[in-house]
Amino acid sequence: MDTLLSAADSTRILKTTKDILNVDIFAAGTDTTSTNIEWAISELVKHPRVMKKLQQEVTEVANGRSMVSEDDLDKMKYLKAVIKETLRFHIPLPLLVQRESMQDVEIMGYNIAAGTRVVINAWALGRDPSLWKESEEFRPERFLNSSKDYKGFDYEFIPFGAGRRGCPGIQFAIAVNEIAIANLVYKYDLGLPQGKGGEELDMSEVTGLTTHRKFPLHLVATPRF
Ligand code: HEM
Repeated sequence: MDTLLSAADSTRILKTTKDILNVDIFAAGTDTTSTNIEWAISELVKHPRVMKKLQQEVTEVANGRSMVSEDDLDKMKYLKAVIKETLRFHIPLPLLVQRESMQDVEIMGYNIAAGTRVVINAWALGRDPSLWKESEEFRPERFLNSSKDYKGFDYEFIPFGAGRRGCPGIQFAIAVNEIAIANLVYKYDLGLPQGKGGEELDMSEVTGLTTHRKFPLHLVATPRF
């Protein structure tokens, strides 16, 4: 016999589902985004040449205004390349969400039985020297004049995953990160404390669900204007 839920139970279930969704989206959208910004700034401090080139681009586009605006971002090709290179080199979510094979398949000599859970190591794809020249170098230029994108069609570069369960927050994440990084480097010169050079910055990673810096990033921010 069908059981009808009371109005109070239905409301409670709907509220719980909404809470779970909110928590999921909050968790999926905050740690990943802040990790990407922290690694981007770390690499910029580590590579003054890249920082200088980015500051030049941002300063030129912002053209004396007090802040970089969203409308400016499309003109910042190097900024986009810096973010892509950061996502390749320091992928926030190194292992994608597990998939379950729906049927027996053979891929590149591996037999995968129906029901097997498969984990994609997107970190390894981004560092594979057979897929990327000088894969252990932070070089945003590799993404200039390249159609390679993170939207899930170039399988060597899938920081947001791919397919139906790929990240639904890509556009939001990229917009937030572009505006945050552009404004940080536009408004401040960033350097290590006690006048240390960027080459001294320890770039060790801690493995986990998201790939964080092993040591917190402590910087001195000097206003540029
Ligand atoms: C730099 C920032 C971000 C990165 C690198 C990232 C990366 C990812 C990855 C790798 C997945 C798993 C995709 C797969 O297995 O194919 C994922 C899933 C997801 N992401 Fe993001 N994400 C970011 C930001 C965001 C933001 C800002 C939101 C929401 C506002 C968000 C919401 C989600 C949700 C809800 C899922 C689960 C999708 C599903 O299971 O169908 N993410 N993300």
